[in-house]
Amino acid sequence: MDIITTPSYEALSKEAASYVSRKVQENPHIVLGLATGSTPTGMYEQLIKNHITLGTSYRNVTTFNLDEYVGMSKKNHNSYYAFMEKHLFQHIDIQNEFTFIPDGMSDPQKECGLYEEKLRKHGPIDLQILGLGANGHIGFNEPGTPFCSRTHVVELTDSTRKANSRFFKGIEDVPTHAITMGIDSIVNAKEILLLVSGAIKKEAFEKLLYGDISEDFPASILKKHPCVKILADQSALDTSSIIA
Ligand SMILES: O=P(O)(O)OC[C@H]1O[C@](O)(CO)[C@@H](O)[C@@H]1O
Repeated sequence: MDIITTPSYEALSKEAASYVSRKVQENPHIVLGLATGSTPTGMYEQLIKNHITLGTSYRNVTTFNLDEYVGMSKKNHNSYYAFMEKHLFQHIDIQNEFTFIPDGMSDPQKECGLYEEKLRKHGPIDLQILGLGANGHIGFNEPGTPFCSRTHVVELTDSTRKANSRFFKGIEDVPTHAITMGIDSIVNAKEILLLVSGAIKKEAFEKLLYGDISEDFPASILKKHPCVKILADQSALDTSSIIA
């Protein structure tokens, strides 16, 4: 794993965006895997700036999002569909038919099968962007998820629902289930860019760097992937683990 540390979240976001923009310019037909959550929002902001100032075009780009809440309509502002529209898609020249996000309102099991078909048809993903859950989850793959999992329905842990309740009125409004790309669907990407930001991720980041590869800590699978780049900001670094 190639690890780069940045002094701040702003620097991390700029670094991530220039990396992604460069990849899009090198391969205009790139297939990107996209993440939601707080971590990548700064990167999306910068990608929009790069689209405007450098003319980075997304006309021929295909995207796959990691996950969506079960029972969440696209119109709900907490859906990941709405998140992507707000933070990226409505600001760039991407074509709607090439942006794939699981449909939270479809029959969940059928939707998982359909999503896998789409991944087979339009994939593989060239560059997968990931955030890191405080419990080591990637996508919505909670601890204990088999490494061989493909797109599936997951019951969210209380800790994840609590963490995400900051976007809702309260934890009781956070959906109990989600559709997520599985761990095997994620690591099938040719390259992975993991973004780690904030003191709340310190413990998880340390576990990723120094812990064992185990299904109890889903992100640990990344150690087996041949092409992983990690961008971490200073606040995510434990003072006891200095990385050059
Ligand atoms: O960036 P955040 O908000 O800390 O979230 C970390 C991870 O948790 C999720 O939002 C799911 O809870 C992932 O999609 C994300 O990568």
